[in-house]
Amino acid sequence: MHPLYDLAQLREIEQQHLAENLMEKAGLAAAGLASKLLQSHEYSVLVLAGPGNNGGDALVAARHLKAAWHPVTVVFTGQREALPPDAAAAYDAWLAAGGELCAEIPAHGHWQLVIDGLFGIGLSRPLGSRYRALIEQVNTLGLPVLALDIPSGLCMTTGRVLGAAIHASHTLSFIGLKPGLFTLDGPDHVGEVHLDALGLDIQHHDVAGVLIDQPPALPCPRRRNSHKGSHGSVGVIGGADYMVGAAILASRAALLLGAGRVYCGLLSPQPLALDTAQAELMLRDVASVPALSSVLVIGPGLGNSSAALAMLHEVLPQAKPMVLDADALNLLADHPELQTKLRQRAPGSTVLTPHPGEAATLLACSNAEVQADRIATALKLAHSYQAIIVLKGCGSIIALPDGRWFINQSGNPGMASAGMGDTLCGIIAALLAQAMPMEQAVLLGVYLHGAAADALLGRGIGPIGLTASEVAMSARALLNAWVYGRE
Ligand SMILES: NC(=O)C1=CN([C@@H]2O[C@H](COP(=O)(O)OP(=O)(O)OC[C@H]3O[C@@H](n4cnc5c(N)ncnc54)[C@H](OP(=O)(O)O)[C@@H]3O)[C@@H](O)[C@H]2O)[C@@H](O)CC1
Ligand SMILES: Nc1ncnc2c1ncn2[C@@H]1O[C@H](COP(=O)(O)OP(=O)(O)O)[C@@H](O)[C@H]1O
Ligand SMILES: [K+]
Repeated sequence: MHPLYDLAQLREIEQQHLAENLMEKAGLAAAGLASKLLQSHEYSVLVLAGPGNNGGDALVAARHLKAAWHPVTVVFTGQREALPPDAAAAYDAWLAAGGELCAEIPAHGHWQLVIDGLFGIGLSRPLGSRYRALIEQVNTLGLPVLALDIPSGLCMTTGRVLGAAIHASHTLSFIGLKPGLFTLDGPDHVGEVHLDALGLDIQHHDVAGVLIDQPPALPCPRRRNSHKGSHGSVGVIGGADYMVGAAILASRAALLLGAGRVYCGLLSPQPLALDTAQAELMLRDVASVPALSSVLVIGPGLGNSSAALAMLHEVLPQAKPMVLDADALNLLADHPELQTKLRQRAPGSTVLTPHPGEAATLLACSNAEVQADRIATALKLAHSYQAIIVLKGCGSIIALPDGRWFINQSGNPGMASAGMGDTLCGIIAALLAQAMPMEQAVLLGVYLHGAAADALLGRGIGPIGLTASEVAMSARALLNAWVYGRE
């Protein structure tokens, strides 16, 4: 787990350490990583230095690389007189070391690496045409790119591309990690992320959020003397006509992730009597499922019929832990009286797992508005409904009603296929049924879901054609490996 910092916090940390010449440290660290990537000192480097301190970092790195005998071309896009003091000093030191500056990328250069120091955390608005063209030009060079602090053009807060953004092969982030590296378009631009704290000890400083990049708290190993009643019972309610699979997938995932019993209540008027591929599932009359279950999932394939609405009205006042997904969220958006019932539930007893479209429906805004600031959206929903929110997608956001938030780093685009969300519900519900507290179950469930897909990728399965059923099987293997320390 790594702390994530917002802009105000990073600015405050910078202010507290103004006298420590952090730019020299940042530039030296960048040159060190660049040297490793270059291997031979004969290899040449193209350095892009922008109008602010990010450009200053780049100029310091250029000086060190030149001193190590690398041929270095520097493209500088700012103006000496407008540079902040440290960057101006770096500019002067570069010239004093015999370095030269170009206004554009030379047409016939040959480089083995690009260092991107155009913009860091100071990018404050969408890039204009000149910078967009420069960035596109770099992206088409087809060279490895080391981005300083954050790939230029990427918003450090939201992971949005502000006009155009550098596609880095490596990002060396300074002081602390930024949320924009890990959600929305961040992961497509950052490459391999490295962190250099520049020698600062900022452990005592407030953090904005947390990156989940390893398994969070795990359940305890099972007692030898346990029985199916010891591991809870998950009830899944959904599966209206033509959407039966969604509820089955959630139910199967709950079973594979260790729920003692799984009851599946299908709203379809012609419900299955048996899941032949998973005969352990107990398919029951939907009305009987809530009373049989210690944890409920409601939503996968639920539809928006009056029966679906009535079920939601019935279950929301029940005290058991609950996962609301898919159509349950759409019904919630349409029915204020359901929202009231949701808000009356005990704190920490509900998780909502919207994808961006469902979040937009809940907030009566557009998908683009949700994605423009995923963290703010998730926090808004968590506060409004007093529930844990999982805003799914690349870099899922987990937001808590008390204002804390997390970004999940696991997962891959193989998961962009129907059924994955249903599997996630089942995984979280199974962990809840096995007595994990809500917050832990959600964090572990979301990380495990993505890590299971990553493990499949590691074995050559996907991303093309990865299925939710495979992810559930893989999650079972992974959870057992983590809890029982197996390879
Ligand atoms: N300070 C420290 O202690 C340390 C800082 N460090 C490094 O500094 C970086 C932050 O530096 P920074 O604050 O100078 O911002 P930076 O990212 O270089 O950009 C600002 C410049 O860009 C401009 N600009 C913005 N948007 C634009 C646009 N769309 N289109 C065009 N121009 C635009 C903006 O101009 P203005 O908005 O004023 O017009 C200004 O000139 C940080 O990421 C890290 O790398 C490290 O050395 C560690 C210690
Ligand atoms: N590109 C991606 N990177 C990481 N995770 C992804 C990606 N695309 C989808 N996922 C994950 O897969 C799941 C998809 O859920 P959802 O959109 O509800 O699909 P459905 O319910 O149709 O299966 C979510 O957990 C989401 O975070
Ligand atoms: K940069």
